[in-house]
Amino acid sequence: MGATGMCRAFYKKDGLAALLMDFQMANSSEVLDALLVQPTSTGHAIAFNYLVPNVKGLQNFFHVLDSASTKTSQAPPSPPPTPIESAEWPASNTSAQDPNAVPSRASSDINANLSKSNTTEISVFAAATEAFSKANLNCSIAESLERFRPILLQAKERNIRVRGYVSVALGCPYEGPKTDPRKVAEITSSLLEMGADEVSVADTTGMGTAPKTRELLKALSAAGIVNHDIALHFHDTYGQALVNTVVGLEHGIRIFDSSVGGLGGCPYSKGATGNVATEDLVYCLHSLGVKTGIDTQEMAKIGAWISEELGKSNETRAGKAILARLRS
Ligand SMILES: CC(C)(COP(=O)([O-])OP(=O)([O-])OC[C@H]1O[C@@H](n2cnc3c(N)ncnc32)[C@H](O)[C@@H]1OP(=O)([O-])[O-])[C@@H](O)C(=O)NCCC(=O)NCCSC(=O)C[C@@](C)(O)CC(=O)[O-]
Repeated sequence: MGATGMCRAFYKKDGLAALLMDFQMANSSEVLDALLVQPTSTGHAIAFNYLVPNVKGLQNFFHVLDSASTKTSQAPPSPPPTPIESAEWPASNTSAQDPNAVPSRASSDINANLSKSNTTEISVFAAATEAFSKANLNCSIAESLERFRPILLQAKERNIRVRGYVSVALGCPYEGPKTDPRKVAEITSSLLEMGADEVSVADTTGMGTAPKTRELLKALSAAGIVNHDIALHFHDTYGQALVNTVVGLEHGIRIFDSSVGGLGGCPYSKGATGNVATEDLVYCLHSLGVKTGIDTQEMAKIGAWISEELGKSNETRAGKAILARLRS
C-alpha cells in the first residue's frame, strides 16, 4: 500500500473496480478525483481512505476535494445509486455445516441499506521504531508526530475523519521483532490526543505472534486506550494474522484491516506480504459466529478477479477453496 488512495471496503464488479486497474498507473490525487466525480453505487457506504504523509499531502487532498466538488456542482445530478435488483442471494437453507453460507434476505431489506453517501477520510502514519520512521517518512518519530499536529487540526476544521496508523507495532524490518509495546501505546495515545478518530495498530512485517499480540493489547489497555479507538492491521507474512485476529477479538477489538486477495504490502518493509486476505478473515469470523453481512462467495469471486486483473497471485486460502467448491 503506497501513497495511493486506499479503499477500506470490498469492491463490486463495476465502475469502481475498473478504476482499480488505474491504481497501478494513477497517483492518489487522480484516484480520489475519479472516486469523487464518478461515485460508484455499491449499495453500501464506502469510506475512501487517503494516505497523507505531511501537510503538502493534505493540501493535495483538499485541492482534489475542492476541485471535485466544483466539477460535481456543475455536472448534471447523478442518478440515485442503483438498488440491487432482487439480488440472487444464496438460498435461505443455510447449511449448518457451512457457517459461511449467507442466508437469503428480502431485496427490500438490501435496498433499505443502500448507501447514503460514501465518505472520504485521511490517514496519517507514524512508526513505532526510529529506523522505520526514517525509512518511511524520512524523519524521526517525534518529528512525524509534530508534522501530524497541523494536519489533524486542519482536517478537523473541515470535519474530515482521520485515521492514525502505528506501523511496525509487532516487529520492525530494521530493528527486529521486539518492538516495545509501551512505545506503541505512547504513540497511539499521542495520535488519539491530537484528534485521530481511531488508530490502526499495524503489524507491518507480520512478525506478530499470539503472545506478542496479547502483550501489546495489554500495554494499550494499561495506557488507558479504549478498545473502540483501536483497529488491528495484520500482514500475513508468517501466516499468523488470523490467530492474532482471534487474540484481538478476545481482547475486545472489533475493527480489523484486510485486503481482498491479500493484496498490498508496504514498500518500506522488504518481503512484507499484503494484509491478511479479506476472504480468510471473513471466513474465520463467520466460523466464530460473527455476523459480517459479507457474502463470502461474492468476496471470493472479486478476489480472484482483481488479482488476475492486477497480475498478482491470489493469496487467499479460503477464497480459493470456496471457488473450487463452486466450480466442482
Ligand atoms: C513524507 C515524504 C514526502 C518525505 O520525504 P522528503 O524527501 O523528506 O520530503 P521533502 O519535503 O524533502 O520533499 C522532497 C520532494 O517530495 C515532494 N513532496 C513532499 N511531500 C509530498 C507529498 N505529500 N506529495 C507529493 N510530493 C511531495 C516535495 O515537493 C519535494 O519535491 P521536489 O521539490 O524535490 O521536486 C516521503 O518520506 C514519503 O512520501 N513518505 C511516504 C511513503 C509511503 O507512501 N509509504 C507507504 C505508506 S503505507 C504504510 O506506511 C503502511 C501502513 C501505515 O499503511 C500500515 C502498515 O504499517 O502496515
